[in-house]
Amino acid sequence: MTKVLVSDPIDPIGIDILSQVAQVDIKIGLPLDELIKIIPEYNALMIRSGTYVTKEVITAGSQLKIIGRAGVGVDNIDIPSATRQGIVVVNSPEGNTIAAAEHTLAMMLSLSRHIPQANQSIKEHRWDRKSFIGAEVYKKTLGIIGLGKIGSHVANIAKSMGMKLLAYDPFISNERADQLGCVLVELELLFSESDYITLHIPKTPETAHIINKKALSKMKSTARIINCARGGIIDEDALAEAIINKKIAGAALDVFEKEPLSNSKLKNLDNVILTPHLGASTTEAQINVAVDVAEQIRDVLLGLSARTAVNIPGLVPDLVEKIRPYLELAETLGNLAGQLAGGRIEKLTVRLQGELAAMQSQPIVIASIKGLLSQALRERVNYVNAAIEAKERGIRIIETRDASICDYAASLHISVQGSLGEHSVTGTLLSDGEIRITNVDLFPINVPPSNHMLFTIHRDMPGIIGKIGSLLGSFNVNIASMQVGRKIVRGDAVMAVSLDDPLPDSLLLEIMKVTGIRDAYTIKL
Ligand SMILES: NC(=O)c1ccc[n+]([C@@H]2O[C@H](COP(=O)([O-])OP(=O)(O)OC[C@H]3O[C@@H](n4cnc5c(N)ncnc54)[C@H](O)[C@@H]3O)[C@@H](O)[C@H]2O)c1
Ligand SMILES: O=C(O)CC[C@@H](O)C(=O)O
Repeated sequence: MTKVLVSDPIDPIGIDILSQVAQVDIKIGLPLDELIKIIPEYNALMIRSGTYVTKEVITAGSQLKIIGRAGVGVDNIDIPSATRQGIVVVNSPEGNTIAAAEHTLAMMLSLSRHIPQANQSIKEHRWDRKSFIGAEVYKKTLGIIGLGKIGSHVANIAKSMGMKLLAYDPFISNERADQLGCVLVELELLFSESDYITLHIPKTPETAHIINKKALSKMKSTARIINCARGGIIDEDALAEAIINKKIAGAALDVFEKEPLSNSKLKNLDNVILTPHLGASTTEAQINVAVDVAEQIRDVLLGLSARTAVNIPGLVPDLVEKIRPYLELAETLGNLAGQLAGGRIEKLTVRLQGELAAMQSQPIVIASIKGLLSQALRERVNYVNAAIEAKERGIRIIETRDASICDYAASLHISVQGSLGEHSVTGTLLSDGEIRITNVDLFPINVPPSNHMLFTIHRDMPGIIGKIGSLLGSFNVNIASMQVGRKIVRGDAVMAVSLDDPLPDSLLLEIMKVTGIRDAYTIKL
């Protein structure tokens, strides 16, 4: 029975989707040791930001195929460990963009109009109007750090409120910033010019404590900071000191270095607004992320691919459908070439030919590696860990393209160099999506792959095909189809035989003894 563990609160619609294919256990707030104890039973884990999926959890999760993060940030998952173990990690990159952007704007306006403090005062039976004189955001400067999905949506709304926009994001072009009405500037200038500073970046070694004592010292004394991105990108102690010493005017924080926030000076400061990581907490966003991630978990458990896997390089959602048939072609050819080469594999060369040369190559290369390693590693190799497994085995991967090769509209050529020699195969897809092997060791053929195959390299001479046919018959191995390809008459040729039954090793030895046979290979695809 396939089992999914849901360890954070997820919208029920996600649970319904998972229940279509698995037994779903919902266990919220598990201590780490308890999670480690029960995770070996599960094939999938679905979380939000409350569960820390550490290396220990992943190592214990020997049956895990997929970890789904119902949200954007995957910093609570040890991705390298998951990748190493071949576990797909998926998220919902867009499901909560609007929610997080709107929370940011709510925080900015709450800061400028003291809404939480005024609300508190009236509930404490005071009618105090003079303590809560606010500031307009109109014509003020908003500095946006990180102009990705959430930063862009914040920019759009802030612009319509009449704010001037500065942005810092080293990975965004001037054109994109222009479109959003933002002026790209260096951090120093953003710090010194902004009335409000909002952060929309992931937490990485580069962004950790990007707002620190030095950065705070450059800001206006009227500046206010909003962080609805990730804890740890602000040095919380330095921020508290800056507010206490009136170096800046205030801050609104939704995320914290350590969550839940326990003892913190920030809790005692009037001009600090704190929310408990609520950026994504809208009904709409929770439905979006639950559906997004549950559907991907369901698909992966059914053996299909994930749309937004964060640890399968290059497999972006729009590409998956278009490229899927070629992934199967690449896997088949990688597997075939690997078996022909045998021995210790040293180098894999993948050449995208004809129209395929224009496609994104990375997933095709990974599929070829997966095929290549599948005989040795079986189900332990997948799209997630194939590249690492190849690297660890010292296999050199070379990728080339040649749009001018157009025997077929699009084809893939794979050659494998191993300790026993070099072999190459080419294949294409027919209009109905069927795979055809069109070339083996540069001999032209045209055969579909099948579970059991025999390939021979032999001298093109009368009688040889008959002898192989008789030998197969004498071992009761049934031939499904047979094709011979040659470059010159009576030179060398290749024979590809599809078989209904596995070919015993003893039969292969008999085939090798036939006069004119140079090499023979049994292949399982
Ligand atoms: N509070 C919440 O509940 C909540 C909800 C959703 C997302 N988030 C967080 O918000 C953040 C932004 O999410 P997003 O969906 O916009 O992500 P995104 O990937 O679309 O955008 C991130 C942007 O940060 C930029 N960036 C990366 N490193 C940078 C650096 N060193 N300096 C400046 N810019 C840098 C990238 O170029 C990118 O444009 C993430 O940390 C995400 O986890 C929080
Ligand atoms: O799970 C949540 O509510 C937070 C999600 C948010 O931090 C994210 O990165 O998507």
